[in-house]
Amino acid sequence: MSDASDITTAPATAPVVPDAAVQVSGVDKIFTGKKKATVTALESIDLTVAPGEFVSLIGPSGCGKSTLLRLIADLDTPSTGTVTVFGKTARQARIDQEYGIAFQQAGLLPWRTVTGNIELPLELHGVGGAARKARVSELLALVGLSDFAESYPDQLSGGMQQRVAIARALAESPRLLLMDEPFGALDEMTRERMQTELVRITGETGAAVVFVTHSIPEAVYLSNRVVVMSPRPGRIRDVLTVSLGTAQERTEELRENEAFFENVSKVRELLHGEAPVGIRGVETR
Ligand SMILES: Nc1ncnc2c1ncn2[C@@H]1O[C@H](COP(=O)(O)OP(=O)(O)OP(=O)(O)O)[C@@H](O)[C@H]1O
Repeated sequence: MSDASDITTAPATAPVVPDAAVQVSGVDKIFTGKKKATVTALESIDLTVAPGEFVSLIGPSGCGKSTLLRLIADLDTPSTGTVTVFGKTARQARIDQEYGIAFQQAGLLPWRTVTGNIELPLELHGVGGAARKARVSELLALVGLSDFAESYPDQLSGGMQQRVAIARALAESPRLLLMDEPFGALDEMTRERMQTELVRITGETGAAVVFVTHSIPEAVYLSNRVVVMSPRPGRIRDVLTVSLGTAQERTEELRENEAFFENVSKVRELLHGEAPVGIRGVETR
């Protein structure tokens, strides 16, 4: 376990890793709205995520967190610059299913059972029945839902639905997970449980994660690095390396640990850089 002296800030661009999970280089994103008015959502974004690394994006509402995640997922394209995922263009990585996605709404199909939802990506990619059954059974165990295989989404709590969504995102054993506030709609206790589960799951699978959140403690608890963004135009203000140990060491007790609080304070200070109090859209709890 580390102490507060491990808190360091690092340049936004990590050393170039040839097999980086994500490499964002010189990216701007400009939206053109009505009457040709433009919004510079992102400016000069450089970010590298290493394989197996957990990176959170945090910043005030409108600073471009979701836009950055959408560019990585090839749900939109940069105005300038490049995005690569495991050395492939974002488009090719999407075609090759290099990542799983989970958003704030679980987005489950209500007419399919838990099993039916989790196996959907496997079905779409022609995985045979027996292999699907075996994989779903592994995933159900991983997210602690083995007893709910035949339940329907409306028979599950919000936290259980999110676990199904995470299992679905993990179905094809992606090396990368892209998550946009996946726990934002959950109550605080469930949210903390889900965070603990996500740390355990990513520790077990070795997947890299890019995770958008409004919660400073959530970002600190989960991450190897926290990327702090500033708005208008959305830029990377700073990157905090969080040295709170391996996934196995990130237990519930960590939340009461002094080093944890030190890191929370540090992120808060970085966020408040220019505005001392009350940044809209960032939770300090
Ligand atoms: N499709 C779009 N067309 C025009 N402007 C957009 C579009 N998508 C996002 N924007 C603008 O880009 C900026 C960044 O939006 P984005 O949703 O990425 O921010 P965010 O940091 O994820 O916000 P929040 O924390 O509130 O979810 C905002 O000013 C937003 O209005």
